[in-house]
Amino acid sequence: MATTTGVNSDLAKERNNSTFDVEELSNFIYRGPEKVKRRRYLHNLATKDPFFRKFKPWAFQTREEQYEICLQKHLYINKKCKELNLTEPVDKFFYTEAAAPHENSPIGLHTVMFIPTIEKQGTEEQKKRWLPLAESLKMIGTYAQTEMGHGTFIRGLETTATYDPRTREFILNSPTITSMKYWPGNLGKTTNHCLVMAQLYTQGKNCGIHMFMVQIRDLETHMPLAGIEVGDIGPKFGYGTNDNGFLRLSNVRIPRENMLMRYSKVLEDGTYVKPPNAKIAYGSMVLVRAAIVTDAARALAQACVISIRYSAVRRQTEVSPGGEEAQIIDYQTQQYRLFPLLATSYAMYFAGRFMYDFYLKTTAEIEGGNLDSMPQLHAISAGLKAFSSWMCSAGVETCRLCCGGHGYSHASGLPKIYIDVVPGCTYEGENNVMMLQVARFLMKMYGKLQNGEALPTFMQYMSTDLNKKSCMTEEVALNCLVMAYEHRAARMIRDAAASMEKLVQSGKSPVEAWNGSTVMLTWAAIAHCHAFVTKLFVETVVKSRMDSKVQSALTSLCKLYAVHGIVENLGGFIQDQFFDSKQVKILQKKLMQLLAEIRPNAVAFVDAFDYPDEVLQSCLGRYDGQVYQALYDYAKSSPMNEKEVLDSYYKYIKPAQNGKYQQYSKL
Ligand SMILES: CCCCCCCC/C=C\CCCCCCCCCCCCCCCC(=O)SCCNC(=O)CCNC(=O)[C@H](O)C(C)(C)COP(=O)(O)OP(=O)(O)OC[C@H]1O[C@@H](n2cnc3c(N)ncnc32)[C@H](O)[C@@H]1OP(=O)(O)O
Ligand SMILES: Cc1cc2nc3c(=O)[nH]c(=O)nc-3n(C[C@H](O)[C@H](O)[C@H](O)COP(=O)(O)OP(=O)(O)OC[C@H]3O[C@@H](n4cnc5c(N)ncnc54)[C@H](O)[C@@H]3O)c2cc1C
Repeated sequence: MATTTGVNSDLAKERNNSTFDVEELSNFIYRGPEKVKRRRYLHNLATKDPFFRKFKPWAFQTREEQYEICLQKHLYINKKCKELNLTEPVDKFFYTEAAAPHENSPIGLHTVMFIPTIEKQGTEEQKKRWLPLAESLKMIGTYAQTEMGHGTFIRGLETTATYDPRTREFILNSPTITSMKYWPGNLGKTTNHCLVMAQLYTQGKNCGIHMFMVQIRDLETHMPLAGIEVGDIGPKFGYGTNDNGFLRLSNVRIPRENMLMRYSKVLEDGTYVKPPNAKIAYGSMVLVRAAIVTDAARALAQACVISIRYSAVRRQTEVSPGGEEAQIIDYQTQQYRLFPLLATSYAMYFAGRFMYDFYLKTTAEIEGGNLDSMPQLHAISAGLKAFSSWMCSAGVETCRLCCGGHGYSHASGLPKIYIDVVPGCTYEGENNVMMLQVARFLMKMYGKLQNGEALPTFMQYMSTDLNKKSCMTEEVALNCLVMAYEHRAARMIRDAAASMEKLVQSGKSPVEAWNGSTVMLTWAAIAHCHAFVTKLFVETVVKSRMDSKVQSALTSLCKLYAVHGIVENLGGFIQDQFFDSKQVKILQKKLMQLLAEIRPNAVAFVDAFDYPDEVLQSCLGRYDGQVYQALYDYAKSSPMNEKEVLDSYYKYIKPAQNGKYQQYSKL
């Protein structure tokens, strides 16, 4: 019988049975005890602040309330960050994730893209002019790039900015319905400015897409300015807290100084000055792609906390007649669905950590004038963004399904996590398109390999001998696993290149050959990302200093990640007989062994993520495991239960019971 107070006894047992100290693992995940302490301090500041607790739960709010409440929370977060002098992005991130978990900010784009774009693409003078206004929220802005007709193909954007040398102004126009800006976050009702991506025309020539600062609303009345039509695009799959918007521009004049001119310029007479690399204007997208990796990992980690704790508490079905019902976590099928996701959440966390460091290092080089690493940064960020958002979105959904009926309720917290993470597959570059960008890079690398040119370190695996067979033995060594992933990726890259070559030889143009090979190219890009993430996970557990018990447990988890990925994608690993059937059996057996090995540590692994209940906002994922009382309290708090008999009973049910349907004929 489950108790209704204290920690659920099954969960308490799980915690006693783990083989390592949870605190040691938290220290490793968050890069040391001091950082764990700091993170807890920031979480506490938010979760203990009565301001955030005064609102009704998100799932009981109307769309308008979702927007309004979330806006209040984020403006308060903004104020508190200033008061508390939280200037580091990591500090703001931890404070915010606890203050408004999975509630997308109505001023989020202002922080995540508007300010960074000014910082990175603006001249010193522009930064001086706009940043203080943006910091004080006098200017609230967004990143308005996508149009109704074009999101992916940004060179095809239709919005125009035509330079008029007589007045030294740009004239902005949305010439067609499809050219209307559509989707930008916070655009509909919140922002008074936006950075508009538009085709620049000067001296009668099109110079490609560039960024322009456009004021769209009056700073006092907040009314749209002349020539501006702006509004909210309506309800979506999620993101109800966010006023994604539309914007139509009709002959809107802005001063020449409003074009972001750090790299490209239009001189007073209309002369155009090119940037050192046209893609430098895509920098803000790269920043957000890099951030999405950590964001996706966090979503899957939280979903794993909820579903694994719940699986330890939930009992269902007598295993032997008349016996005790088993904890559902003891069913091998439950373990097979959840533990690889647990492993994936760690893999993605480490990938996010890597991505963040790599982004900072490479952008520092770019800022210093060295653009050599831009293609690598683009390929890695596009690939990891797509791979992580795909894996984590699908993983969150599986976690939800693993919670049975209760997973379908907002009480589980899982639907909210899902609708927050899944747009990451679309925004900031649709995932298939991002994978094709990776493939483009891989094909270039393949060309270099053919020409005997040097490859960057992370691509050197491509020169592997594809006739070699796997070194896998019963031990299932980590290095053999990494080699398997690299072998598969190298072969798929070669096969995609061969497919293109064959099409060209058959008389197709290079573009046709590319289009005729995009499925194979995407396979190759995914295989490359899978190899990259696996290798990173292996290197993290093998090379990092950590407590030995933690290392041993984490090694099993890492092995599970790698073995499961092979077993689930077996075709790609045996296509060229890299593994023989004996080795396949070894891997399948190992997979089952690893599930059993991880079983005693499953709860400890999720506890180590150290998410307080206030952040999880889940009746099923509570630290104390008192899920049933929590579900009952949640149901009782539903506004549907405020009245014993609803008005609709008198209005509709009762008359129907009496055979009266007149009210419908009025419609
Ligand atoms: C362990 C845990 C620790 C925890 C620590 C926590 C710390 C965290 C701290 C901070 C984290 C903060 C987290 C915050 C979380 C926030 C996340 C979520 C925020 C959500 C906000 C939502 C925002 C959504 C906004 C948007 O969607 S904006 C719109 C985005 N749009 C797109 O992305 C469009 C996609 N399309 C394109 O990018 C391009 O059109 C294209 C597909 C790339 C093609 O471009 P184009 O046509 O110009 O290319 P081509 O002419 O064909 O040329 C291709 C060549 O160009 C090169 N290229 C392309 N792009 C780039 C680039 N960006 N950089 C460099 N080079 C580029 C390409 O490689 C080709 O080169 P070539 O040599 O082959 O020719
Ligand atoms: C929640 C949310 C927030 C957003 N916020 C912003 C924002 O703040 N600012 C902003 O500017 N935009 C924003 N967007 C827009 C977003 O960036 C775009 O939706 C995204 O870039 C995808 O473009 P699209 O919608 O045009 O998709 P499409 O390109 O029309 O994609 C449709 C399908 O076509 C396929 N496809 C397209 N091109 C190719 C190709 N070349 N090769 C193969 N397949 C292809 C895709 O894979 C996809 O399956 C947001 C979107 C969402 C959902």
